[in-house]
Amino acid sequence: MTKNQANVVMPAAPSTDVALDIPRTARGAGKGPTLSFENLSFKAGSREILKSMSGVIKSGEVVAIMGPSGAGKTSLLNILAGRVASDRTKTITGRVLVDGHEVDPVGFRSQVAYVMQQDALLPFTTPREALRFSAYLRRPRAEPRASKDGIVDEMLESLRLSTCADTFVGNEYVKGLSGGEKKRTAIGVELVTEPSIIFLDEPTSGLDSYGAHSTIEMLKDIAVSHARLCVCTIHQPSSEIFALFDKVIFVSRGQVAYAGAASGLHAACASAGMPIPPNYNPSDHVMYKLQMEAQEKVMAIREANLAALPADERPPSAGADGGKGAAMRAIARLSNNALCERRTVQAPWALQLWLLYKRETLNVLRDRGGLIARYSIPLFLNLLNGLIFFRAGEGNDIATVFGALVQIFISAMFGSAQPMILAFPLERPIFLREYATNTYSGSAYFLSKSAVDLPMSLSLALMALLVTYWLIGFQGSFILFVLQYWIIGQVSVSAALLLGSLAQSTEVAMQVTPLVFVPQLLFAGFFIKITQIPVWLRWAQYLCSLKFTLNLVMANEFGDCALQPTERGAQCAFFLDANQVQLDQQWRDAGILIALFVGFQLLAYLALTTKANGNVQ
Ligand SMILES: Nc1ncnc2c1ncn2[C@@H]1O[C@H](COP(=O)(O)OP(=O)(O)OP(=O)(O)O)[C@@H](O)[C@H]1O
Repeated sequence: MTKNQANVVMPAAPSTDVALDIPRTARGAGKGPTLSFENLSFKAGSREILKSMSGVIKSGEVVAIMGPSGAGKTSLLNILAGRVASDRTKTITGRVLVDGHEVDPVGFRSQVAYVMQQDALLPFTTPREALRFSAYLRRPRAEPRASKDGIVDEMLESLRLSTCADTFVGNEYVKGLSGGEKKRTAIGVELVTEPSIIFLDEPTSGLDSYGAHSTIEMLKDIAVSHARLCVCTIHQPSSEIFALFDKVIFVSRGQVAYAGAASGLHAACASAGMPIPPNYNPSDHVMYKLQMEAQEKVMAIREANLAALPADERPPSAGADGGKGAAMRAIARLSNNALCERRTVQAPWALQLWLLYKRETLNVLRDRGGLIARYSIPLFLNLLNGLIFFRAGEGNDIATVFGALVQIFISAMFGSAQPMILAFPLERPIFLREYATNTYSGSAYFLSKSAVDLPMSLSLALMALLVTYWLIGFQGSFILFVLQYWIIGQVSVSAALLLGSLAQSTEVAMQVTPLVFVPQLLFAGFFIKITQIPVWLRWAQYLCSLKFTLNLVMANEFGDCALQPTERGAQCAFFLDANQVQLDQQWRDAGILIALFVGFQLLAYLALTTKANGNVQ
């Protein structure tokens, strides 16, 4: 690959400070930022993960953070990128500076680019759509759409994505982009905002040697030709990739073992008595030494390098207390700096809602397999129910009608929740990334999801009842059954959304699902009357949508029948009584269901936005 092939055409950062919102006078006209960190420490509980780290990264540089597994590379990157904040369990101290001005990384994280290790992209979106979504929502409001489209096209060209610009990203079921194309798309989504500072967590993981080399070469082009600075973590770079880095930071057991020019590593290692053998990969040699040698010996590499550092890159004097104590200040307390102002969401709320709605709709409709499963499984199950309980509603055997109703509405509850439980944990990192970068507001995101899901679940309810209502011969109102099927589906989807918001992965969400849905059967009233459940446990019934839906369903099917002076009427009255259904409490039951829907949605909103506002990892 020639240099020209990898050359990335990025428009210069506009004077309106689209990039990092730092006054041009502070930054120096035409010059990119310098990022430095001084005496940075990170404690989780009593464990010291990072110890008094210092380093300087200048614009135009591509810097690799390397070190053994567990050394603290990701922690350092995440702190610099504002993805980890101090809280009850974590303490971060030290200083992060941009052009000599102290900043709060959490405050300015919406102004820097952060490319996560896993490519958090929707499977049924294309690179062009992903970049446009980012550009429309994150570039300045006043910029015309045609200009944003132009920048996206340039970016696709530069990232060598033009040939696959309209191919789906794909997932394990649908073949889409290659690993390298996915990675370049994830990088493009961030670069389209023209950030001055770019953080990347393992940008070469999962790529072959050519893909890894061209990715780093591309970053180097961006850094050099557009005065950006790129910081990435990386595992085992080849000698060719290592040679592309301007600077390297080796981390050993939470301390900086070397921070300086990649070219200076040979001299520092030689001075420390650990020369790099000729024709040997320098990073492999240092990584080996970091793991095999005692920490004091390893730190000799750093000491050997200190004298070679330019004056403006020397770490601040640690002071008599070893750099701890008075010299350190809690970062959280430094947020009153003008440079730390969080960039607000650029696009108007209506545009956020519209673009999110459009993206969600396309992703649902394009997922043919998911869509077919979502409709065909309830269709099959309801057809089965209809055939098994065929004409049961027209006879006097009310126990069988009751059985049919319970079966249909339990299926509705589980069937509605399952797609959300499977899909949402995969979408969660995408929300966290986009919300953390102020791409849109949480309210627009939640409303757009509901706007897509509500009509879909209504059509599912209609389909299910069209099949079962006449096959079974129910006597209650068809419309009310459809609405009841719809509302239990919606409450279940909201509960699943909450589970998906809290769970880190689909597996965890699946494992805790029975904990949320199985107790619903116990509180529904047909295994045991609520009045027979211990008093101190009865409150839990108010979290169970199945119970209140069945109250409404039974009132609909048996309410009129119970008034008739016939054997059928007596049976209807018996079932209403046995399940403690009060016909005059239907508005209360409906109100509880609506409250559950709203409550679960709000909790999911809070869980996600709290996570996004705090630590985004
Ligand atoms: N929030 C946290 N709470 C507790 N321990 C943490 C936390 N964050 C990181 N650690 C611990 O700090 C150490 C360094 O973690 P980090 O992820 O930074 O390592 P790393 O060098 O990136 O490793 P790897 O290459 O394996 O990803 C690990 O032992 C990790 O378990």
